[in-house]
Amino acid sequence: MSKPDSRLPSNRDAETNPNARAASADAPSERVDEGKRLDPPPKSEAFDLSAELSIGLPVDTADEKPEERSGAQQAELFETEPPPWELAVEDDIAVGRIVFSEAPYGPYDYQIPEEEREHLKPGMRVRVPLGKRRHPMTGWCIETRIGFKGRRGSLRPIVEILDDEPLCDAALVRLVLWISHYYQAPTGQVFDTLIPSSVRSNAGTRERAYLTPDPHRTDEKSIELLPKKQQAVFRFLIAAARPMTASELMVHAQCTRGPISGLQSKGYIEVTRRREMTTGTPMRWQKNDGESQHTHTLNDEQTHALERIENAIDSGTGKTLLLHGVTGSGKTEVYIKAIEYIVQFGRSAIVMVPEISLTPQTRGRFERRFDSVAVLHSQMTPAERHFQWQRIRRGEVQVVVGPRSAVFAPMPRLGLIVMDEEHDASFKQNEQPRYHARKVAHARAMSLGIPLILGSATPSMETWHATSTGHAELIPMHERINNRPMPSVELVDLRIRDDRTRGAISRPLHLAVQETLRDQGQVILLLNRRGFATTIQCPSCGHVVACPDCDMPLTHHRDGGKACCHYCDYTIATPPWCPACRFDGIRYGGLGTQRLEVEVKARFPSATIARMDSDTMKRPGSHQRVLSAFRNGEVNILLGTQMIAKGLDFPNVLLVGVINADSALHFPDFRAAERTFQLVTQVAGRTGRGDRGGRVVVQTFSPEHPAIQAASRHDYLQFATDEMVNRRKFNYPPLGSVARIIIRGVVEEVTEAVADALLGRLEASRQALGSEVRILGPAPPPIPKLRGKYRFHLLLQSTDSAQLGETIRRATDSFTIPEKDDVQFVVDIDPIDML
Ligand SMILES: Nc1ncnc2c1ncn2[C@@H]1O[C@H](COP(=O)(O)OP(=O)(O)OP(=O)(O)O)[C@@H](O)[C@H]1O
Ligand SMILES: [Zn+2]
Repeated sequence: MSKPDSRLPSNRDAETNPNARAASADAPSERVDEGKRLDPPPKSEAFDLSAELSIGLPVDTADEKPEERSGAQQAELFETEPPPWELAVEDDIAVGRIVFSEAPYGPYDYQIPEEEREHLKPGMRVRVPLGKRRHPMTGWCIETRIGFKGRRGSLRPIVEILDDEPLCDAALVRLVLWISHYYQAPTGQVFDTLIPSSVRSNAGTRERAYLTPDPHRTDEKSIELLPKKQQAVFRFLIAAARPMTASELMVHAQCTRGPISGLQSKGYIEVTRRREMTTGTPMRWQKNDGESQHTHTLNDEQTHALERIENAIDSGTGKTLLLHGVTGSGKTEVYIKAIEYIVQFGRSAIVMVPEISLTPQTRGRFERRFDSVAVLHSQMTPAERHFQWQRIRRGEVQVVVGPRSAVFAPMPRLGLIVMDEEHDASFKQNEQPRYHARKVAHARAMSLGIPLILGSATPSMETWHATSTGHAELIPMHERINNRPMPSVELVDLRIRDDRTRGAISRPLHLAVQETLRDQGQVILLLNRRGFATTIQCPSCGHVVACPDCDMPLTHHRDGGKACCHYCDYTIATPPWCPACRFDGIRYGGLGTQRLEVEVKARFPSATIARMDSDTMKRPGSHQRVLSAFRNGEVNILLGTQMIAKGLDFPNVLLVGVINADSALHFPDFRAAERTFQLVTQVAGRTGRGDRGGRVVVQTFSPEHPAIQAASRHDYLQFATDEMVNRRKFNYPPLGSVARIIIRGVVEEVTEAVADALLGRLEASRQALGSEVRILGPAPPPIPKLRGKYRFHLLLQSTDSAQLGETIRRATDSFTIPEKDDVQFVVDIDPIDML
């Protein structure tokens, strides 16, 4: 039985990457399935790696023409006992199991050439023939073994081994297999995610050829056989007593290339090739964020937290600890002390933070306290990335600080993983493989028997729940440093006329800003929408200017007079009149940060204002510049999107204003309340961090909402208790598991038909497995059209994540979509993005 593979990587990636390559023509449209099914994975939530990784993967052999094999031949290949005279040799064949990052993904078995038996290890790349392809394909080795239960000669050989050493050690290979299984992503793609492309392409290096004399020809007799010039050069190389490049030799021996080539061709000179870095040490980031260097004496709560962490480290077992400390309780100092503890024993740590460029402070704190820190961030060049990766792998780095991908840092003696602001949505990757770094970190920590510390003032419901089921240990820190009080929060009800003014800033907030500026304090204003106006609408005919590819309203940006789609970046000049009825007086409605900036400037003309959103922060280092200006007091009012809510620690911020706390509250997403609570609590936490106290003004249309109420009292426990009740009603995470399947296509009806077909398969799979899985949909998601493609989604829910995963795996494994339909689907396990 053979069938087209509808899950080409490019199709799946296109969901988030518009530049993803179209389905490649040379990818065979058929894949052989020998009918082996995966064993059901274990039910444990708690990453039993050994169990989950022992699953049998479907394996195929790289036959001459895999696409053309019939079911009968297939059966013959696997089921017929080999003739007895072959039994003796079969055990002797070394086999490597190889996966690819493009369809067909494998795994396929290949024969390892005799002389490479000792060399090939899992985690290395190889080049192998595949199907009818003219050139060998690059793949990843996931397993080697002796013995092959097939006919001798039926395995094709590995053509070339690309790496001298594995790019990831055995533990990381196991992690790759686990990710691939749990997130239902091709193993080859997971390898490509784990090993940066800069490493795979040896960015910033070059191969150099070094010349040494052949030791058997250095005697006088041999030398005298050479022409005069060659003799001179050869004697020079012998005298140098070190390997030299040809150009070096040419300079030092004052010769041309001729004699060197002559010596080479006669075999007098041996050539060895070495790969070397071309770049020097990449520059470190500037550290001018004005923070002092000193370490702190821990207070009682911090000391206690550190003791608990040290105990976990000493226990030598995998353990998750939730450091739940209110904003400003000094969590970073605890992480640092814990890392100092393990560094003594020559071990190293990974610290994950939301996006390092947003938190230059955090980076600075680590760089100052450790000799050797590697900071990974999105603005690194490929050469820098490669350089850091090599340092990390050689064990030269004590601490890696970086975003979610830092979870893969190849530390040889990893002793601790820390995830700061563990509730942050950026820890989930929005493209294949759609992994959550928290879950991956957990898997890695458990398999190494080391602690994972999750830190947050507003832990995710998942982590909070884990503390009540015994999967995580709770370490609370209730007090701010120096017993500073939490800032008082005032809710402004925007429904009340008196408080409303013409613009975005209510009377109470206006007065608060005025007072703060008078007292020489600084102000943070949060508005979680960029652009100037969020709708462009004709007051005459009602027409809304929308994106032709996504159907979403365009946002007007005042700089350059552009109207942009925030989903796909489609941009046009903002139309001066209505494109539908030509009415001359189109209106800009809705509020974005640009419009807020204009209003704030008009209201407080003497204040210096800086805006921080993804439009103003495009250039590398711009965060750092704005934040240092703010720290130095050159900026009085900092306004921006949620990027100003994260981790900033400025003692002179006396006021935080939230322009619209409801912006995320009414999203069709079961996490809407959680997000709102987190955002308001986090931004509120940016004030009251110095001796002069602080206050918060929160504008909202729903002041009675439990999430906003709880945030206004800094009451996480109340919020979590209320929210858990809501989640329980529908078995939403963390009480149950959710998966989402998005189906996208150019023709709406065809796309829907595919979604229906997939539903049928899911139902059949559920029945066959007897699994308790609720299936919702297919229905159009909140964004029903994206980048010109119609979208449908299916939502699956179960209290058993293993059953849920297996139901999907079984339904999608051999699901085929005819190429002419041009429909793709994406499986998202534990989705965060519900749009
Ligand atoms: N023991 C201590 N004594 C005095 N100051 C301390 C101590 N520990 C930390 N600090 C300082 O307290 C401030 C707040 O610490 P930190 O930023 O780590 O808090 P946090 O818990 O991470 O807050 P948030 O969750 O809001 O980011 C920092 O300026 C830090 O240098
Ligand atoms: Zn669009």
